[in-house]
Order: sequence, then structure tokens, then C-alpha cells
Amino acid sequence: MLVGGELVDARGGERYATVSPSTGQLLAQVPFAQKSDVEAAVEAAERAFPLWRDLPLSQRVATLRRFIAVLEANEVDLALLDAADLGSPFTSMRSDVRLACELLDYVCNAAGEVKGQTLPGTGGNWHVTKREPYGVVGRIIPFNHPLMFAAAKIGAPLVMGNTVVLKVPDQTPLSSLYMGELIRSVFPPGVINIISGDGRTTGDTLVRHPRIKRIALTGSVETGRLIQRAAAESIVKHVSLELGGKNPMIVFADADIDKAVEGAARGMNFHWSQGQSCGSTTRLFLHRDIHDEFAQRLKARVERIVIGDPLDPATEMGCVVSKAQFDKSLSYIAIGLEQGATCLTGGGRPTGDEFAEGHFLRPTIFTGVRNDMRIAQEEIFGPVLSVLKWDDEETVVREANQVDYGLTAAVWTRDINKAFRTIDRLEAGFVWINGSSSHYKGVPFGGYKNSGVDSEEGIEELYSYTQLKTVNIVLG
Ligand SMILES: NC(=O)c1ccc[n+]([C@@H]2O[C@H](COP(=O)([O-])OP(=O)(O)OC[C@H]3O[C@@H](n4cnc5c(N)ncnc54)[C@H](O)[C@@H]3O)[C@@H](O)[C@H]2O)c1
Ligand SMILES: O=S(=O)(O)c1ccc(CO)cc1
Repeated sequence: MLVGGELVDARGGERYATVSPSTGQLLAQVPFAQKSDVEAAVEAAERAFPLWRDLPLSQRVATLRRFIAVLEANEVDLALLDAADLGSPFTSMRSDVRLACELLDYVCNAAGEVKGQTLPGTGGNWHVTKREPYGVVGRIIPFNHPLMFAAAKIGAPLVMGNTVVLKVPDQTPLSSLYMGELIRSVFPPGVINIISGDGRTTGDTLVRHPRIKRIALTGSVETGRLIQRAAAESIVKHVSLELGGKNPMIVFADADIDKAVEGAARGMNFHWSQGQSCGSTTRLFLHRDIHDEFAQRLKARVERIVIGDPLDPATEMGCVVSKAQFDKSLSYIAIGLEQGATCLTGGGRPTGDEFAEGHFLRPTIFTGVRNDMRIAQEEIFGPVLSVLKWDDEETVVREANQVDYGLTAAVWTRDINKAFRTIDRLEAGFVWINGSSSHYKGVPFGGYKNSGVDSEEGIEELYSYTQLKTVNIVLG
């Protein structure tokens, strides 16, 4: 782990194993941070804060640019670690490193735009606002894009003058820990501290720390709720949450079917993450007139996806991260069948000896899904797509909204009026018209309803790592 500029183990020597999801082999024993280790990381971040805060913005940006250069120079090694630890394809993990660099580049460019205001004077006085960092920020990330989240999600708090304690994902810690080694000399000691461990001890200690006012989680709804409660039991905190989704993609009969079929396959992120993406469009609403043809074309499309060894550059889809995630997908496949849906393709492990040991699953499509079925309501976080048939606009919008989540949504039509009418009524924070899956540089991403609080990736994220101070200059 990286604490106060030093590479350290847990003080008591506690470690846990991380295992390859594609072969079952032990990859490494990594430090398991206990309460005293979290305390040490927070103290190191506190010590580093005044100097880092007082650096001119241009110097903080220059430091982040050196960080980007280190990531770029180590793209292959970082991507290999993620492919081995997570099971996603090496080529996708290389693009994750590049995405992290792009997101960091945006943060560097946008930082100068985070400004205070001058307000109309009262009685000759001046009133100005300024933005100040919080101090130590606790940043907690999930398993599905390990390096990308570890690198990109520390950019905004750091550039705004905070120091950070980053808690890396339990299942996929290797690339984040290696990143700690690589950036040890880039940042002054204690500005960025990187700790590994679990949620219950390591994450919870960080969340409850009485001198951390600002906590940010990317993770599940369940963890988001636990964190809101734990934070509130400690002190009053600013908690931002990027959580799960059960995202609808609505295809009208007039849509460009070729593009929409590709959009549905890409929207599931079979290629990028085996469906383990919060923004995946996992509920596909097909208009009755195109339903059968569309479903058949989508089946043919996903059956062409090359499943294989995550380390092989030719692989398009790897395996899911753990036995728990594998079993969860299989149990939802069983539930889908039990509740009367039809498995159009997939439904289990691919055949072949090379798939016997790993957590490999075929892309799975269910048709005949009703909105009240569990596979239409609950986040599976695996390669399982639910297809629902629709007739009238009002019903499809109602059903699209009839879930507890509200992260992304997609609408496919050639009619701009239909498109806007529909997106205006969809309860989701990030909506595509004739698109899916993509994030765009500088464009905010965040959820409605149980999918989160606040947004990231746009200027609002930078503001969210500052607190507002109003200064009254009394002249009268
Ligand atoms: N909205 C987004 O941008 C986004 C992006 C990726 C993943 N996700 C969501 O993340 C989930 C999958 O990732 P996961 O399984 O790693 O999520 P998770 O919620 O189980 O874990 C996320 C992180 O929280 C930590 N954690 C767990 N319990 C904690 C606690 N009580 N206190 C403090 N920290 C705790 C974990 O150790 C881990 O580092 C899915 O629900 C997915 O939708 C959301
Ligand atoms: O794959 S997802 O989890 O949906 C995801 C979330 C955020 C970003 C960029 O920050 C990329 C992918």
C-alpha cells in the first residue's frame, strides 16, 4: 500500500489472497488494512494537506500531468494486471488506462473554471465567494474498472487541493497497488494514499473517520446506503454516490435497426466488462412490430463475440470477476426460467476445456420477460439481458421507470419528437438518443433515484470537492 509516500504492509501483517478468475490460480497476497492502517493513512493525508492546498493550481495541474505520463508509459503492464485480476479482455483494459488519462486530462483543463463569485454589494459592502478544498477525502471504488477508477476518480479531489485516501476494490486490488508504486515519486508524500482491504473493516473505518468530511463511493446501492448511515453516525458529511442501474433501452419501430442491434450489444458491455457495468442497458424494450426480427439479429450478433483468455489480445469477452458473481448470474438465469422467460441464447458456461476452470459465461438473452419478473427488476451485474415487448408509448415509459434505479436510459428512433418526448419522461440521469454505453469527456454522469447522489466526469464533480466560503468586505 502507499501511505505517506512509503510502500507499506498492514502493520499487523494481515493479508488476503487475490485469485485469477480465469484460471483459479493464486495471483498474490495483498495487504489487508485494519483500523490502525486506515488511521495512519488519514494522518499522512492530513500532514500533507496544508502544503498541497497552498501550491498554485498550475503546480497541482503539472503534478497531475506527470501522473498521466506515468500511466501512459505503463499502459501495457497496468492493463495486464487488470486482465489477470478482473477477467476483462486485455484490449479493453488498455482502453481503460487511456480513458483514465482522458478523464484526468479533462480535470486538468477544467480546474481553472472552478471559481467563486462577486455578489451585488449591500450598502457599499462587497460580498465574494471562494472555493476551498475539504481537506482529506475518502475515495472508495468497485471492482469492475480497477485501474480506470483508481486513477480517474482521484483527479478531481486532488486538483481542487484535497489530499486523498483511496480504498481499492477487494477483488481487484493489483493495478491500483502497482499504480501506488509507480506514482510514489510523482506526488509529495501523503498527498495520495492507497490502501487495500475489505468493506466492513477498511472501508467502514474510512467512512466513519471523524476528520474526513468528504466521502465518495462508486459501488452498489446496498453499500451506498450503509455508507450514508455510517457517515451520519460519525459526523455530518458530504457523501456522493455513483451506484447501480437496471437501465432501459427503448427501441421504436422506426429506429435504424442495424445500428440499434449494435447499440443493444454494445449497451450490455459484453465486450468491455462481461456485462459488469453499472451503465449497461440490461432491459431492452422492443416495439412489437420489430421485436422478432430484432431479437434474432441480436442473438446472431452476440453469438459472434469471441470469448477467451482475458490475456489474449484477440479476446473480445473474458470471464466475470469471481465465483460469487458467476453464481449470481447463474441464479438469475435459473430465476428467469422459473418465472417463465425464454432463454434465446447463452444461459451458462461456454463449452470447451479452456473454459472449465474460469468464471466464463456466454452472453445471455432472455425474451418473453415481463416487467415484474426479477430479471427485469434487479441488477444482475453479469452478461444477462432481458428483452420486453411493447405496444404503446405510455406503457413503455411507465415500465421503463418502474424500477428503483435511475442511472442510464437509451431511446432509439428516427423521429426527434418521439425521442425528446420520451427522454423528458424517463427517470434517469444519463440518457442516450440513438446511442448506448459511451461516456464523453467533460459530460456529467450520475444517477436519479437509488442510482446515486451528485454526478461525476463533468465540472460539477470538481465543485463537489470544494466547500463554499463567503467573504463579506465591510466598507460602509
Ligand atoms: N454508477 C457508477 O458509476 C458505477 C460504476 C461502477 C460500478 N457501480 C456499481 O458497483 C457495484 C459493483 O461493484 P462492487 O461489487 O465492487 O460494489 P460494492 O458496493 O460491493 O463495493 C464497492 C466498494 O465499496 C467497499 N465497501 C463495501 N462495503 C462497505 C462499507 N460498509 N463501508 C465502506 N466501504 C464499503 C468495497 O470494499 C468496495 O471497495 C454495482 O452495483 C455497480 O452498478 C456503479
Ligand atoms: O462501466 S461502468 O461501470 O458503467 C462505467 C462507469 C464510469 C465510467 C467512466 O468514469 C466508465 C464506465
